[in-house]
Amino acid sequence: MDSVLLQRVLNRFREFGPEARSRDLEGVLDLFEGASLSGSGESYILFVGSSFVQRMIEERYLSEIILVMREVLDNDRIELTVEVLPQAKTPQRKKKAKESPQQDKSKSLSGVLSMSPEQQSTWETHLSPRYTFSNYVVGMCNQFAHAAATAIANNPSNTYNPFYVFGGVGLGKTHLVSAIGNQMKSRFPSLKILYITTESFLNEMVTAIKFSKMNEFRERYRKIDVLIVDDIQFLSGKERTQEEFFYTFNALFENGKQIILSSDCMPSEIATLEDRLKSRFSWGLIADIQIPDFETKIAILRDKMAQEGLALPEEVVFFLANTVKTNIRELEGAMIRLGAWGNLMGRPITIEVARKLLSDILPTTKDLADVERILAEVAGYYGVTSKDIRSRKRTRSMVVARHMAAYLIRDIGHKSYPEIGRELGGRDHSTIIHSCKYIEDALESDPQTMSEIEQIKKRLENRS
Ligand SMILES: Nc1ncnc2c1ncn2[C@@H]1O[C@H](COP(=O)(O)OP(=O)(O)OP(=O)(O)O)[C@@H](O)[C@H]1O
Repeated sequence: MDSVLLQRVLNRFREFGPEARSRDLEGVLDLFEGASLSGSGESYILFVGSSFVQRMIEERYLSEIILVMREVLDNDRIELTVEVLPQAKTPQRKKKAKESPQQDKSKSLSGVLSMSPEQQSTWETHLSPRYTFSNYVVGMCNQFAHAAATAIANNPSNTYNPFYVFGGVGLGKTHLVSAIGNQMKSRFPSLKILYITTESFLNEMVTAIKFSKMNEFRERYRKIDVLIVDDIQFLSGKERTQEEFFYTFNALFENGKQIILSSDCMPSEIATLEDRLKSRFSWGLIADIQIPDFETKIAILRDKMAQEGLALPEEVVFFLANTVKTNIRELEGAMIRLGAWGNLMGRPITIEVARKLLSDILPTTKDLADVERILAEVAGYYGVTSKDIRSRKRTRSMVVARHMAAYLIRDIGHKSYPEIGRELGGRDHSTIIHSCKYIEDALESDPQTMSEIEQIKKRLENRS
């Protein structure tokens, strides 16, 4: 067993993995307690303590751990599987036959590039089959995006091209764009559809450069009929990848191929994205996904419980929908955690039990008060409302108030970037970093900003 390697991987994962995906770091690292790593060369096995932990890691973190291991070992071919330690195996849950979204996200073209021609003859979409329109719950928050998505799925490249869908963390962007791909795949089986995350696109490109396979890389992308790129905001600051993506985009667009992009913000809000890409991303249709309302969250929970074969009492379902404010992935994670506890302990799940088990994600009253107070004060100062700050609206006063709220929640509330992102309507941590930087820059160049901060802080002090 290689405990030194596991420690190195976890240390790197600590810096790179969950923070980058805006997840609760300590909760994630707990999963690896007692884990051990075995293997050599390019093939490793991570042994964990239970099938529940195995499934959580497989579904949520495997792709990131593989990326970290590849980086730590400087080998792009490293493969990792997760298994339950033989003595810890329990018959609680069968391993899912389907692939998880995270596994799909990790699939890489470098693997494809290195395949033999016979292996390449079957087109790999890298789509997760579990994301379909049939299990996508539609509410006010995503009605428009869903309608556009189904129109595109039924009539690719003739409807809206590119299709750009954006929304906060964990609000269903991957699900929706994958559902388009899956529907196209079943309606038009001959289409060459490719789903890829921006991170994977970057990794493929780096691998292709490293092994002098850029021609194959380009050739492969030019053959695609439908290109789905997830998390396109990660192009931010990656000049070489932006350039390559620009040529790919143009080649496909000019040949009438469908391009579908997802992001956590509008094209114009992606920091350091070249203008020519910003404008291209805005050529077709842009649709946003908003935070789900209470009823939509209930409907999603009921749907997921049916899929997972879980039964939670109605009041616990309501409690979950009330407690988890924005992120649907978190909502789902909380539901699975409660369901697993019920299965393992064979005891009923009450609200009290739920409160205890989910204490790490429940906001304390003090937290809420602090953030709400800061938001209310900032909103009042700039003549907008807290709701405006959390919304996607972009009038000048709302944008300034949003930047200032992010800065002060960090400065006074000592929250992390991902936490602030969650508080401010489910925004990605990179957007919050950008907001804080905006105020920090203004502090250096404009004395007015300092005076505004002082006035808002004074008002806060006066009220407490
Ligand atoms: N409307 C919905 N109906 C059913 N499930 C949903 C819906 N929206 C989100 N989900 C579920 O929530 C989870 C997170 O969704 P997804 O990964 O698509 O979010 P995302 O917006 O792409 O997240 P990220 O910002 O981290 O990339 C998935 O399991 C997905 O199935």
